Amino acid sequence: MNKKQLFEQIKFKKSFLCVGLDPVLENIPQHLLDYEDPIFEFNRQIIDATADLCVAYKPNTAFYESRGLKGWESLLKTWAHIPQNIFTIADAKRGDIGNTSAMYADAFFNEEKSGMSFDSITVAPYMGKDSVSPFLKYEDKWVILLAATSNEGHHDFQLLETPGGRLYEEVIRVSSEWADSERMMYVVGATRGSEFANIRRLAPDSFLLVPGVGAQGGSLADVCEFGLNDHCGLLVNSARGIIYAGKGEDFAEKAREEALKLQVEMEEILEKAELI
Ligand SMILES: O=C(O)c1cc(=O)[nH]c(=O)n1[C@@H]1O[C@H](COP(=O)(O)O)[C@@H](O)[C@H]1O
Repeated sequence: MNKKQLFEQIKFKKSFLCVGLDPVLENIPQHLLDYEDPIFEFNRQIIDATADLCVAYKPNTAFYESRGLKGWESLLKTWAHIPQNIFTIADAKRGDIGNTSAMYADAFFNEEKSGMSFDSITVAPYMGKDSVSPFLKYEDKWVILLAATSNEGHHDFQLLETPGGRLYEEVIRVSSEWADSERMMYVVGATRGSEFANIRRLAPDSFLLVPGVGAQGGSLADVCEFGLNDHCGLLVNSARGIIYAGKGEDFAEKAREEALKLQVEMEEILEKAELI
């Protein structure tokens, strides 16, 4: 999916919601354990209940890799179940020397080899250009580079002063020479509200993947105040806040209710910004 198509979907659904699919076997409703693949069944019902309210799904691969072969199978089936017109993010946070990154790119982008072809992958920028460029060889795919993350530890490196500014600012500035806003997005945590104005100065046209609303306490209003651009430019993710809204047999309905609350808020924001 390209940038124009993504914005079309945002306008059509009046939503820039990304639902995080981060299921833990111990936390899903226990009646699902009767299914052959409880994790897939959980995701399937969440997807079916929320697909008209969101424009993206983001399975974090850790939640699948941790279950070995069974987990990869659940991930594969989940990817295959997501409707074609919804943007898919493999939240795998990869990045290594070039030939290794090329294998990671195959793992998530090359359906012939791996059985999966996500629209995008999250990548760590620490190893530099040659660790990121193999992902950009797939012409219709996106790299989502970690820039200003939502976690406490972002202080350790991202805020370090360099001759070109803070380290996360350098990540955005330098990487924007590797690919333009048609191919590269940045991760900016919702908990980094005060930094959105600065980030928009550095990346005015880029889409930002914004995790951290819901369970991590980030505010959608704060994110949008400075984060919106003329094509929305935001994909706001919530995982636990949506997928664990209910614990019983009606968990998918409860998830829909939480997703709907965010979608309604997003619709108001898009209307106010005259984007729809
Ligand atoms: O790359 C990410 O998606 C990510 C970056 C970041 O800075 N913070 C962050 O929480 N995430 C991911 O976003 C999701 C947040 O989940 P919830 O806190 O449950 O909504 C998890 O999959 C995290 O791994």
